[in-house]
This record gives sequence, C-alpha cells and structure tokens, in this order.
Amino acid sequence: MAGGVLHEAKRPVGGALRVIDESRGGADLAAAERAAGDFLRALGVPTDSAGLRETPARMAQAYAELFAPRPFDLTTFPNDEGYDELVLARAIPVRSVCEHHLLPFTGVAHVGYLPGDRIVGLSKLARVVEHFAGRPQVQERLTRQVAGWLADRLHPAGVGVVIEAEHTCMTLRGVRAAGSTTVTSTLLGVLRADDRSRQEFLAGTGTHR
Ligand SMILES: Nc1nc2c(ncn2[C@@H]2O[C@H](COP(=O)(O)OP(=O)(O)OP(=O)(O)O)[C@@H](O)[C@H]2O)c(=O)[nH]1
Ligand SMILES: [Zn+2]
Repeated sequence: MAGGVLHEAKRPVGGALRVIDESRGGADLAAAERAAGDFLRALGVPTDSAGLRETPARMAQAYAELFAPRPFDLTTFPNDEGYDELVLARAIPVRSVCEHHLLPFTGVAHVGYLPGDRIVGLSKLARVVEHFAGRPQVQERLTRQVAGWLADRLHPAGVGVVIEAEHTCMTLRGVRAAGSTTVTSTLLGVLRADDRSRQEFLAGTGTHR
C-alpha cells in the first residue's frame, strides 16, 4: 500500500473493510502536557495565569486530536450498472499538520475515479482524505497516499486526487506569503494516460493544465 501502516479486517462484512491505523501507539497525554508546559515556559510564555493554566493540557489534547485518524469502514458495492464515467467528489475539506513546523495546513481535496467492477460509498472518499490527513504530513505525500490507497483497494480504471491548501507555516510566519495556496495532484491509470479523461478530471476540479 502507498505509505502508512494500516490494518484491515480480514473478513469483509457486507462489502465493507474496516480500516484502522495501527502504525502509532496511543498518546501519553500527561507526558505531552508536561512537555507543552516546558515548551511554553522555555519560550518565555508564563503558564501561571488563569487563562494559560490549562493551556498545556489543551495543547496536548489538540495535537492528540490532530494526530488521531478515525477508523472507518470502506464500503464498496458491485458496479451492476457498469457505470464507466468519472465519479468526482469535489471540495472535500482537508485539515492536516505540516511535519516540518507542526503548523496546520487547510484546504480542499478533489477525489475522482473511473469505476471498475466496484463503486465506493461516496462518503468514503472524504474519509480516506481525513484518515491520511490525521498525522504529520507533507501535501505531496498526502495526495499520493489517498490516490495510491484507492487504486490498491478499489482497482478502478483510474484515480485522480487534487489538493489545494494553505500552509500556515508559509502564510502566518516565515516568508508570510499571505493568501498563497499550494496545489498538488496525483493521477493514476486512465486518468493519467488518456488525455481526454485527464482533461475532464482536471476541468472538473477547476485545475487547468
Ligand atoms: N514540499 C513541501 N514543503 C512543505 C510542506 N509544508 C511545509 N513545507 C516547507 O518545508 C520547508 C522547511 O524548510 P526549512 O528551511 O527547514 O524551515 P524554515 O527555516 O522554517 O523555512 P521557512 O519556512 O522558509 O522560514 C519550508 O520551505 C516549508 O514551506 C509540504 O507539505 N510540502
Ligand atoms: Zn511547515
């Protein structure tokens, strides 16, 4: 599979496959809270005021939440109608954390595929994005992981993923390029090889190449 270590239930139940990320151990929130307090004080931010007293605990909780991908069932159905045109879920919200600064990047993902023998429950396209976003990431890897994972699990004729996101490490600090966004894409199978399909997909996402 493309990146990440996922455990999947051996026996699919009713066309569903349980997807659980077992690549990381559970969070030690008490240790994270202590570290967050030390971190803030080391930066000269006192944590003894009423407003900041609970902040180290909140920081620990907040990052634990950002790094905890939710398990989901990958539900698929037989493609009884032989549907062979593009299925495109647009503007799926993306929220992740860049692995270089641990600052959020947010935006949208457009996820499309050309069905083969099976079609996928539409919400699962958003769940796959959410799943791989729940860890320190770079946008390029996130894009490839979503596309590669769908290609491996669904065996479609083609898969396309476009992500457009704002990296706060680049807009709020550092170069402070306020308003700039980054677009990444992965195209696989027919969506990569066939010019007409590729254009249709990119036009559908609003990305023109
Ligand atoms: N390719 C890629 N780069 C990213 C992503 N998120 C953050 N970065 C970049 O990671 C790089 C880290 O560069 P460094 O020079 O080590 O860090 P820095 O000194 O904080 O760099 P500046 O942000 O330029 O101040 C920066 O250029 C970030 O913009 C991402 O998803 N993909
Ligand atoms: Zn960053």
